[in-house]
Amino acid sequence: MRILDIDAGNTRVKWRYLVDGKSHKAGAFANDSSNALVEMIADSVDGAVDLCRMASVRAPKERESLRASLENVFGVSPALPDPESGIGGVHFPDADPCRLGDDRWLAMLGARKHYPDGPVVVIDSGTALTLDAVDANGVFQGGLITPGVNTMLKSMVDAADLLVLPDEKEFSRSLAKNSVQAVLNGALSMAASLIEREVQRFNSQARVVLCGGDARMLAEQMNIPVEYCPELVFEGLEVAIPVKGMR
Ligand SMILES: Nc1ncnc2c1ncn2[C@@H]1O[C@H](COP(=O)(O)OP(=O)(O)O)[C@@H](O)[C@H]1O
Ligand SMILES: CC(C)(COP(=O)(O)O)[C@@H](O)C(=O)NCCC(=O)O
Ligand SMILES: [K+]
Repeated sequence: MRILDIDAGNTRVKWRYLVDGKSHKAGAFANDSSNALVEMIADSVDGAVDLCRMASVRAPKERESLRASLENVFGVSPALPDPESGIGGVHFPDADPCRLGDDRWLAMLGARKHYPDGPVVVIDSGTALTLDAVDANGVFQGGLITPGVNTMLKSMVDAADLLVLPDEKEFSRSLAKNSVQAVLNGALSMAASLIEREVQRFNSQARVVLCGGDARMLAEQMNIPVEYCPELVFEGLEVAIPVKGMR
């Protein structure tokens, strides 16, 4: 069975292609037209698709356009995860998962697969940085949304007359002696310190799992134990839209 999984965020569309349950190819494309994106995926995949699963936090119009392009190019309509039918080991007693964003509730499902018995704090560090807590019983405790590291940088570049060149993007948590480095380090420190602070709510007992485009960089800079799990949203899709005989 050949499966194409899609995770459409605000900055990038991430995808992976599984053949008989094993990851065959994967990639990410930054914003482009839906057709162009799907053509690029088709070129990379170079094979047929029996099942497509799609998570999206794009506006409904863009989601629909991506859905239509996938159907045109691969001949299959993507299955959309529905928290009503597949919620795995996470419970949302006072929250409507439909209103959290697919990437958030799916990442929690994925994280719960890694840690089914303890509290877990799930960080998705992309356009936004989302922090969501699930207790040891799998009950969603709530979350926070802040600008992601790059969104913080962009807002500083827009608001002040600062130029941050792509090859200057070396982040660290030390105090900086020039403005550009201070902005970079400030954004990183905001994100990292927030996570360290919020984990204290669980007496530092919770596992902390990180996904999203900035997760690897962020994980390297944390002063608490964290785990880099880049595929959390895809792992959530596996729970929400299971395939018989597979993981
Ligand atoms: N090749 C890349 N293109 C764009 N952003 C990248 C790339 N590599 C890392 N990033 C970082 O990843 C972030 C986007 O992460 P991602 O999880 O894809 O976001 P979203 O889910 O919001 O689309 C960017 O803001 C940037 O800081
Ligand atoms: C918080 C988010 C913007 C994060 O998006 P991302 O950084 O992954 O692009 C997204 O999960 C979202 O739009 N959530 C809210 C969904 C809603 O209000 O229905
Ligand atoms: K995010």
